[in-house]
Amino acid sequence: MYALKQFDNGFEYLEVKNESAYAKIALQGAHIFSYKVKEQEEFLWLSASSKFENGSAIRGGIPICWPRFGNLDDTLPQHGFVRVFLFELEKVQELSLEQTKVYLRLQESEKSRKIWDFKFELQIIFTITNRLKIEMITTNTDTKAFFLTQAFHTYFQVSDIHNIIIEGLKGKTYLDILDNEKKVQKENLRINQEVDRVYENVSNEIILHDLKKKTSIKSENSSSVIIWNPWIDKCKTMSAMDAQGYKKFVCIESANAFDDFQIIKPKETYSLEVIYT
Ligand SMILES: O=P(O)(O)OC[C@H]1O[C@@H](O)[C@H](O)[C@@H](O)[C@@H]1O
Repeated sequence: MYALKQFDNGFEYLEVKNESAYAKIALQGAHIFSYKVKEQEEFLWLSASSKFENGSAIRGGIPICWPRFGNLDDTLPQHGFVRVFLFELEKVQELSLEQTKVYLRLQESEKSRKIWDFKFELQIIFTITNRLKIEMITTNTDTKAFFLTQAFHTYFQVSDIHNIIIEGLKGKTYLDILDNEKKVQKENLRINQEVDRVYENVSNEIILHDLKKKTSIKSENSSSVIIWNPWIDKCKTMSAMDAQGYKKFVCIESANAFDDFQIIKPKETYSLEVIYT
């Protein structure tokens, strides 16, 4: 079953229910903000103070960062512009009782060309079953090549930030955004302070351990992973963020970021994919 719904202010989202899972996907930003496998807890963290309003980005869930990750390009907003653009719901396929596929699409418009002067098509495809698969498919429909960095900025809900261990990054080099230095990850990662890092050459599986729960993160066509938690002080200053929010989430972002940028030539398509189990 699925239904297009809206909040009182007209903010639209798609609700999907099947025998395996339940999900809510906002048309703004092709932003999934709830995903729950049957008999399991909510998978995504969502800030209680996040507004569902056209024009403001949702804090939590899985923001789509496109055509930029981060703020290195001062001609574009941080994490690109599509977080606040309305996607078109192309189609929904109920493939079986347990599996639903949702296709959302954004094409260039006068509004997007004022921000970023390229013609493109961006398709976000969600496969909702007892695992969550998301594809981010970029097509260059212009006559000139463009530079692309992008990410699934996933906020995983955790029991408590002190309980988690992130496995799969040991031995990897990362850029520490907090002091702009390159470092090497010596152990599996635990978080007990502000963390903002871009790990390089990661194409292996990442596992998020939270007490007895294990979440597997597998991506295709991505070799960069961002780990982010704003911790106490930054949390207080961020928009739509609960002051105590940092305790309840970690962002593990499958990306093409920093040195893992892509050049997309005219007529070329590039597909970034992630599967959470
Ligand atoms: O507040 P935003 O734009 O959603 O960004 C949140 C964070 O996103 C992370 O991906 C970045 O590495 C951080 O530097 C940034 O603070």
